This record gives sequence, C-alpha cells and structure tokens, in this order.
Amino acid sequence: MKKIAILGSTGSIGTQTLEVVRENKDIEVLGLAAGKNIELLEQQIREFHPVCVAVWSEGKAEELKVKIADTDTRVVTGMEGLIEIATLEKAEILVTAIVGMIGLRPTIAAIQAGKDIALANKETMVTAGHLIMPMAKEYNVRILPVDSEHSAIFQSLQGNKGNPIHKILLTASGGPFRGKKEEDLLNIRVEDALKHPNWSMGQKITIDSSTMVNKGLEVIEAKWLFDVNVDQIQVVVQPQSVIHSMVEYEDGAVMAQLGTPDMKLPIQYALYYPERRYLPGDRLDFWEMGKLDFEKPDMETFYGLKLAYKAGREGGSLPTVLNAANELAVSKFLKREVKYLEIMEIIEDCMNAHKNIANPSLEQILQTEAETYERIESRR
Ligand SMILES: NC(=O)C1=CN([C@@H]2O[C@H](COP(=O)(O)OP(=O)(O)OC[C@H]3O[C@@H](n4cnc5c(N)ncnc54)[C@H](OP(=O)(O)O)[C@@H]3O)[C@@H](O)[C@H]2O)C=CC1
Ligand SMILES: CC(=O)[C@@H](O)[C@H](O)COP(=O)(O)O
Ligand SMILES: [Mn+2]
Repeated sequence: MKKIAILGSTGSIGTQTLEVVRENKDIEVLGLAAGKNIELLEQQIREFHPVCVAVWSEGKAEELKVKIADTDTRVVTGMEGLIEIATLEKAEILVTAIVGMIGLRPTIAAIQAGKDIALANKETMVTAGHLIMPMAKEYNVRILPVDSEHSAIFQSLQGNKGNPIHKILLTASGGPFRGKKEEDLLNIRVEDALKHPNWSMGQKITIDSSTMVNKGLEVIEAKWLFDVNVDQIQVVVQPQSVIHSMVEYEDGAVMAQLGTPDMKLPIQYALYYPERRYLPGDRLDFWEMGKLDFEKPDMETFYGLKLAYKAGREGGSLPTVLNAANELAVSKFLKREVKYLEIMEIIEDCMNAHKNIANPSLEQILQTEAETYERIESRR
C-alpha cells in the first residue's frame, strides 16, 4: 500500500485525488487537511479512516470532534496542524491540493521530512521555487507535477534524459474572455468570470484562468520545475484544451501530451509515476474532434501575463508580490469588493511599489506577502 496525505482534501484537486484513491484500492490515506468544509471532511474520514486530520480554525475543529467522536481520527488545527499532516511519519507522498501560498510552510516541512510532493499548489513554486528545488535535491525527494500543463511537460520529457529543452510550449485555453478587449471587460461579474470554457476547478484558479494570471503563475512554476529561463517558455493559446503542453527539443522535434480535460490523469500519473494505470472516463475521439486551433495570447489586454514574465525574469521577491497581490485581489473580486479589471491594476501597482529582494529567505517571502497585503488594504 502506498501511503499519502492530502492538504486541501475538500477542494477540486483534493476530491479528485480521493476519486483516484477510491478507484485504485492500493493507496492508504493517512492524513487530510481542509479549511471550512467539515461536513465533507467528516464523510472523507468515515470512508478513508485517516489517522489525523487538520482543519484551519479551533471553532471548526471543535465542531468536527463532536461529529467524529466515534472514530479514532485525531484533529489538529492551524499552521501547526497543516505541518503535522504534511510530515506524518509513515506517509510517502504529500498531495498539495491546498490553494494559495499558505501551502508554502507545510510543503517545505514535508520536503525536510523526506516526503515526495505531488504538487498542485502552484503558488508555492511561484513564490519559493528557488528554495524548494534545491531543498528537494538535498533531501532526495521528488517534486511530481500535478498542474495539467506541467504534468504534460513532465510526460513529454520522459525518455529524453540528457536532451536539453529548447523551448516549452505552455498551452492556455484563453479563458472565458478570449478575444475580448479592455472595454469589454469593464463590467465583468463574478458569475461571468467563473465560467471556464473547459475545466471545472476551484474559484480562485478559475478567476486566474480568466485573467490569464494563471498562465503567468504557470510560466514561473515551469521555470523552476524544468530549470529553464522564462524566455524559453512560449504561451500558446489552444482554446480546446486538448493539448496540455509541449516540449520542443534542439532538433526541432516537438513532444506533446494530449487528453480530455480531466485532472485525474495528472493526479494519478503523479501518484504512480512512472507507472501508467487504467483510468476510467472519456477518451479523445480524433474523428469527432475535427480540428485544433492555436493563437498568440493577447498580453496587452491580459497584461497580468506580461507582469508574470517580468516577475519571472527579475526573480527575487517580485514573484511573491505578483502572487500575493493576485491572491488578495481575487478574493476581493469574489467578495465583490473590487472590479474585475482592478485585479490586474492591483498587481501592477504592488509590483511597481516593491523594492526587490534577491534570493529571499522563507521569512522574507512571508514578510513580502504581509507587506503586499498591507499595501492593498491601504490603497485609495
Ligand atoms: N482545480 C484544478 O483543476 C487545478 C488546481 N490547481 C491548483 O491546485 C490548488 C488547489 O486548487 P483547487 O482544488 O481548484 O482549489 P479549491 O478551492 O477547490 O480547494 C482548495 C482546498 O484548500 C483548502 N483550504 C483553503 N484554505 C485552507 C486553510 N487555511 N487551511 C486548510 N485548508 C485550506 C480548502 O478547504 P475548504 O474548502 O474545506 O475550506 C480546499 O480543500 C491551487 O493551487 C490551484 O492553483 C492546479 C491545476 C488544476
Ligand atoms: C487544469 C489546469 O491545469 C488549469 O491550470 C487549467 O490549465 C486552466 O486553464 P487556462 O489557465 O489555460 O485557462
Ligand atoms: Mn494548469
């Protein structure tokens, strides 16, 4: 039995990870962590019998303890709780399905405890790739990408050890507003931005896809995961989301991974790498598909992507500012406290105001996050 723990078990990636576990029957779930959804967490405890679960607040933890008093599962809380789940003694793989850079400290703790990381939580790599990648090497742990594009790149690299990457072709759907210009985006409502054309995902990443900031975060994620510079990464809009990304080699050969928009494939690939297992579900039908389209991204309208290239190129603490500003701006947009286009404006303002710190430590990253939040709160 493979032993895993999951941070963010009640979310989109977390629940799909548990579907993969349910289907395969040879994975033991030792730990789960969730934020607020204790109803779903209770069901997961009853089905998967983890030794320990974490919930964020003391209040939710007390409610959960009453609900599961008849089980042997322990309940822990807060950041210490997340770290406890991330470092559970017998777990081999930590699935980081939690949203946001709150995943940073538990991911680092898991690496230091020798756990392989099935990495969905891209915010961790964006803000601290310069710490995570050397640390993974030092502790001899694998960072197995779950993000669909990075899994596709990882899959396209198999069998090519020693052959340098010439270019990464990072595909993007273009989001629900592909083809729109600034004047069309003035009055975008939350409901409009939450309609992703191809993927069903959590709210934060769905908004990020609509602004193309998701693609910007993925450019920086790819830079660290595959040790390339950001100018070797070309974003290609592939509106059908059939090609999940590609690698171009020195000789011009391009390797791609294609599939239906189903995150269970990259999740399962990360959990069983290098083995490929049967996965139930829809398959591509090339006779029915007709054609695949390709476009250049509109980085003037969706300038969050351009800002991410800048952050990725300059490095240091600037990617943390991009990420933290985006996290708070998106959460404010979801609460209808700022307008859609303000998301990109806030990111740009925060990046312009920041004095970059080269090679920031974990403390400096967290400090930069806090300062970025303060800057946004004191805006206007
Ligand atoms: N969804 C997808 O298809 C993809 C997602 N990703 C990445 O994966 C990550 C997760 O995304 P997604 O699954 O969509 O997000 P969701 O919003 O669906 O899920 C987020 C999870 O994190 C938990 N969580 C949030 N805050 C806390 C906290 N303070 N303490 C403990 N748990 C917390 C939530 O718990 P609760 O709901 O109980 O509050 C939930 O389980 C993101 O980094 C995203 O960018 C990458 C590629 C594809
Ligand atoms: C499923 C996944 O990996 C998402 O990150 C997805 O790629 C979002 O799509 P776009 O950002 O390309 O719209
Ligand atoms: Mn992705």
